[in-house]
Amino acid sequence: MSITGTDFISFETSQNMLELLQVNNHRYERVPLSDALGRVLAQDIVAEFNDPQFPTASMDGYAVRHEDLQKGELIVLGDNPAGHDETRVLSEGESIKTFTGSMMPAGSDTLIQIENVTYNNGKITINEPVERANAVRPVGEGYAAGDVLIKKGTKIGFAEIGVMAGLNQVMVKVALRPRVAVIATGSEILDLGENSDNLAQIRSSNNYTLAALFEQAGAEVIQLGTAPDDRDAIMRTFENALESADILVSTGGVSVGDYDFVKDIIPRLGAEVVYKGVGIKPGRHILVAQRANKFILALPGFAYSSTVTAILYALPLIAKMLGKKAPFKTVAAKLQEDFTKRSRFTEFTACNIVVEDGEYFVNFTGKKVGSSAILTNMLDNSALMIAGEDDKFLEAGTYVNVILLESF
Ligand SMILES: Nc1nc2c(c(=O)[nH]1)N[C@H]1C(S)=C(S)[C@@H](COP(=O)(O)OP(=O)(O)OC[C@H]3O[C@@H](n4cnc5c(N)ncnc54)[C@H](O)[C@@H]3O)O[C@H]1N2
Ligand code: MOO
Repeated sequence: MSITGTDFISFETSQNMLELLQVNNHRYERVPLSDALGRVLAQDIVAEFNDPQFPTASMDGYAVRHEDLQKGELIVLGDNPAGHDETRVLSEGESIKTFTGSMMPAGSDTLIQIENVTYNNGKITINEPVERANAVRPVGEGYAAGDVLIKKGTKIGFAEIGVMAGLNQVMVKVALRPRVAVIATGSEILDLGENSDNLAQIRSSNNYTLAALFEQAGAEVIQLGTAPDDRDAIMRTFENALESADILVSTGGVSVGDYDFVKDIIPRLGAEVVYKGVGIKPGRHILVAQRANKFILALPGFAYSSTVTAILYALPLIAKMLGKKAPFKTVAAKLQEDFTKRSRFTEFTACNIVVEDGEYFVNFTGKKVGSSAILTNMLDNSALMIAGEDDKFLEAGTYVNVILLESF
């Protein structure tokens, strides 16, 4: 594999190779349900009982035997409030006042709601009959004992929390968050709040963009800030970071400049280069390396390039470590305007996604064409349009693949 940056493997090959990497993905911890939001399940959630466990009233009214409704009048035996362990058994001509959420008494099969009867002196008169089984939730209406309700690998959201609470899942087995160390390299970059002493210095956005991205994707981030282009200092920082991190992500210093040291340091760390250089725009200088079960992703310095390559290469590793099926969602969408590809590579272009009548559409309104430095193109819920290596001019109306970025 070339280290010169002139030979590039295809995007597809790079993704397949990434997919084949063996990662640590069996690490888990148990957390209280209230701390589980946003974590990834490391167990299937299986119902241990039926929901509901007994026929349950879904309205306030009277539990009756359906065939008795034609009698026109029924005796009321008493009340059966929600939570009451009802043991009375209905006989012919009897009813029990039963409330929403109450267990239906044995012998009853139908709930006639209050609005359909008149109560008088221990009896109800049926003003408007109802169908058999009216307002009764049958056993197992929601789920049956043994049903797998939530699969291992699912990211826990509000619905998962609610369903697990319903199952009395006090502690939840979740995947350990992969630890991802982030460092931005470059002598021209200034960390947040750092004083500037000349106009050639620029503020570092990469380490913050990537930290936010990885946190959103479920990782625990170790923020290492910025480091100047000093070979030995970078080497020491990388070595330290690899002690605790599962993935080390750096930006800058991977192209061909005299001060682009990152690519030289990787072999000296005893890491094996999986690949260096992929036929993608932006990000063609990306370097992926492995040392035992740890990974190093050296991403280009440009703000847009580092963000796109982090999405394409770091998120799949994080997802694999978490046991998640996919790192992001890709959809087919129709171009609303013509698109001209600018390179011979697979291109990733920030775009807007519009949903109309259930179909996804893509346009580039407000997006600037320029260098790989333009991070503002990713604002406003941007998505990433993929134009394949063989694509050139894509006419409006063409279907393209788009990576959605609003949730991971
Ligand atoms: N002669 C060549 N020059 C360049 C090539 C090439 O093939 N031959 N490739 C270009 C491409 S493509 C890219 S991408 C960049 C990648 O270079 P590096 O990864 O070495 O990145 P730097 O040179 O350090 O920085 C590039 C650019 O990004 C700015 N930057 C750096 N770090 C940050 C940060 N943390 N936050 C925001 N912006 C950052 C930096 O100031 C530079 O403007 O190389 C091209 N050159
Ligand atoms: O490889 Mo660079 O990220 O296109 O500007």
